Amino acid sequence: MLKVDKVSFGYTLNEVIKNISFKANKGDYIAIVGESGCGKSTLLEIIYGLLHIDKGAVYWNENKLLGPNFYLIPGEEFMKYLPQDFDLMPYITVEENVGKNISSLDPNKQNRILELLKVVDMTDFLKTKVKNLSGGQKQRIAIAKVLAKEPEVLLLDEPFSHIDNFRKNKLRRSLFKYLKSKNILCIVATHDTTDALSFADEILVIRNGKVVAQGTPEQLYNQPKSAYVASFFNEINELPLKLIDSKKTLNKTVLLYPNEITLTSNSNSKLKAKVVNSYFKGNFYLIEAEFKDKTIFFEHSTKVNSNQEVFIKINCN
Ligand SMILES: Nc1ncnc2c1ncn2[C@@H]1O[C@H](COP(=O)(O)OP(=O)(O)OP(=O)(O)O)[C@@H](O)[C@H]1O
Repeated sequence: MLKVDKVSFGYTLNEVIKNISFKANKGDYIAIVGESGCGKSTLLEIIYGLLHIDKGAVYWNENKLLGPNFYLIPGEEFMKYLPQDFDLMPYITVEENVGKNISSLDPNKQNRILELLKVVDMTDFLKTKVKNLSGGQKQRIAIAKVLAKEPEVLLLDEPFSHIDNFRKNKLRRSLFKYLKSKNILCIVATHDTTDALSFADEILVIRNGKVVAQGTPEQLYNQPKSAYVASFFNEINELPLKLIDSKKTLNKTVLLYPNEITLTSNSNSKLKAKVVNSYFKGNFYLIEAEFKDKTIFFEHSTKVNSNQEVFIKINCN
């Protein structure tokens, strides 16, 4: 088990990681999400042992990890870390790059290289020099390379940022299935909603260096603690309760996803909005509208003309 215990860290006197604690088991996939600059990469680097911490500690199976002041070459042996600027050797082939992390004495070396290239769908590029690959192809080889040593813990920073949408879903399915089958704990810093929502066992939401929410994707999506948490998953409407129910006097706000607001033909509805724009989303349109001096978003099956006045209904408890 990995235990991050009350860890704080600052590059300067200002702390950018503030008292973070969480636990994760072998085979888990933990997604770390949050706005740019909130501390995701820093947290991965602390766990891997690249940054020295004075406050708190990281444990692996009850053993305290010693950090960069102890090792000549920082980074724990049983972990692999893939930073955003993945580094590969450009003048050697894909096969040689991935093979660098597999012992030459391993009789199964060639099969392992092929198995890993299959996970990232790059078997056709075995003999290609890395310098001749595209950015997305390089990223897939970098993923295969960090898997080659069979780490117990894998730390990935934005692992699919260069991968096109045509391939991303297939790659995600293939990679996370492989990691589960090998019982590898994987911690991913990501801006991508699908990475977290559809695949993670647990999500940690970070803001200004602090964990502001933690739970399964279902828990965080269905009961978001704040607009910040909900806005990672979707557009979010944060509306004063008084605006949607005049009987309510409390100074409370409600969080509504766009699918919790619908159009109604009932002109008795007191909830009148004026459409600003319709955005095609494939199987629905996301409608932007003005509602009592606020901008709201809701879903509708067809496009609605700009400036049209409409009545809306709230579909939540
Ligand atoms: N080497 C460094 N020296 C000083 N400050 C740093 C250094 N690296 C990061 N920071 C600062 O620490 C804070 C956290 O940065 P970090 O890279 O961890 O954020 P992030 O959540 O990973 O961002 P992004 O999503 O943009 O990659 C930021 O304010 C950043 O400017």
